[in-house]
Amino acid sequence: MSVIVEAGPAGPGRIEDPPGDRRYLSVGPVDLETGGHLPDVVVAYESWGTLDAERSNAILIEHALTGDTHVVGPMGPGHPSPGWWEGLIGPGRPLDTDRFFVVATNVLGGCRGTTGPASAHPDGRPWGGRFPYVTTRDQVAVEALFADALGIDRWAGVVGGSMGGMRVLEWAVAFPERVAAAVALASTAYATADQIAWCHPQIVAIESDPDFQGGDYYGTGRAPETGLGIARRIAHITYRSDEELSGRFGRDAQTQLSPVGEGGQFAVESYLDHHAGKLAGRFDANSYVVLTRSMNSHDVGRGRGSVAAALATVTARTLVVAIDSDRLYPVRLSREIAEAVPGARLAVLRSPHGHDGFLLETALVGDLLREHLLPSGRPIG
Ligand SMILES: CC(=O)SCCNC(=O)CCNC(=O)[C@H](O)C(C)(C)COP(=O)(O)OP(=O)(O)OC[C@H]1O[C@@H](n2cnc3c(N)ncnc32)[C@H](O)[C@@H]1OP(=O)(O)O
Ligand SMILES: N[C@@H](CCO)C(=O)O
Repeated sequence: MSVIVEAGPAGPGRIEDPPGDRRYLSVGPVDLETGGHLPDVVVAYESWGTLDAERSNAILIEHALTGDTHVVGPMGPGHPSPGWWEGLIGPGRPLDTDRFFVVATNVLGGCRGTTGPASAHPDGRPWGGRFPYVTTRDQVAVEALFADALGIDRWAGVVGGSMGGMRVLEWAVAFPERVAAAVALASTAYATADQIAWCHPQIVAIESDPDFQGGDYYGTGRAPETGLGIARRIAHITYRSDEELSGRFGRDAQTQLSPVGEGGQFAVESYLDHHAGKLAGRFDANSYVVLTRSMNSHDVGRGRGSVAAALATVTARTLVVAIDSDRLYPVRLSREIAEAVPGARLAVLRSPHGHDGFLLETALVGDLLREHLLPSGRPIG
């Protein structure tokens, strides 16, 4: 099995290690929205900058589906990839560590240190297929416990894209008094039927892989890498635009053989295969399923009257960022958020990269973050 899964240690950790390194904090037992119970949740995180005496300069970065705490920084032990928002954190950077304490947590259910399916169940074996259903609200509830443990009553900003943007919005709705500024990129206030539909064959691909073994594949020497790879191929198409894929690959052949000849392969097929293999080598299939289901659960309006009613309670200075070529989280979903949140602003980025534009257009994203997160930023209303 080549999947790299890091399950964090049990027990408390504190902000005492070198900046940028992953650390762990136990937030204790957590009761989940749909009735599950996790007896001891550990949150993995990285941080940059210094928390001020008032604990008022903290910015929380929320990663997307297969991201993690490594927002910036080189590859290295525990970091199979360089930072996914390289250049955005540091002195004088858009997330300016001369001013802000920037912290990124790994999401509940993930596979980079926070409690997830690969973590130990109280019986000592991995949770595996027993890992409970977690919702976006559960994930944010855990992050609120994490903030409590750090003594952060109110975030100067909560920022994230895609699945991370879901948590940003849930934070702003569930804890309006705890979020001064919010930035949700390429995201939505609720998972749409189209998004849930795209997720469905991905989950089926993983769960029908014979190596999935009901989710209890840890230690068997087999993992559902084929299913996870199929899921990534499907997902990756939705993350990029027709314009980009068609312009970049056209009808090019990958191999010497013609794409229409026997054994030939289109370049775009090879590209998807490459991304499938990369993800299968760095991500846990159980986490992929758990997190995909958590995205499907996302609906800030559930039990709160309606999506619009929930968003109307937000008091954070809110910036909503959409990518004009995003076919998975189309601009209309960001517009819905901006129209419902009091005083919110909508920025639509022009990019050929589709949904992944929030990861790739770092210069544009950085400018927006720099401007919006200044404490003197535009007040709501
Ligand atoms: C720490 C961790 O575990 S992960 C943290 C980082 N990752 C994340 O957070 C997830 C978010 N990232 C992603 O989803 C994506 O990887 C992105 C958005 C970063 C990819 O963006 P891009 O830079 O545009 O990469 P792109 O889609 O062009 O793919 C480039 C890769 O495809 C390969 N490629 C390009 N064309 C082809 C082809 N025809 N055949 C095969 N491979 C190809 C390139 O060689 C390159 O390989 P490499 O990444 O192994 O160097
Ligand atoms: N490329 C992103 C897409 C999800 O928003 C990821 O893998 O996390």
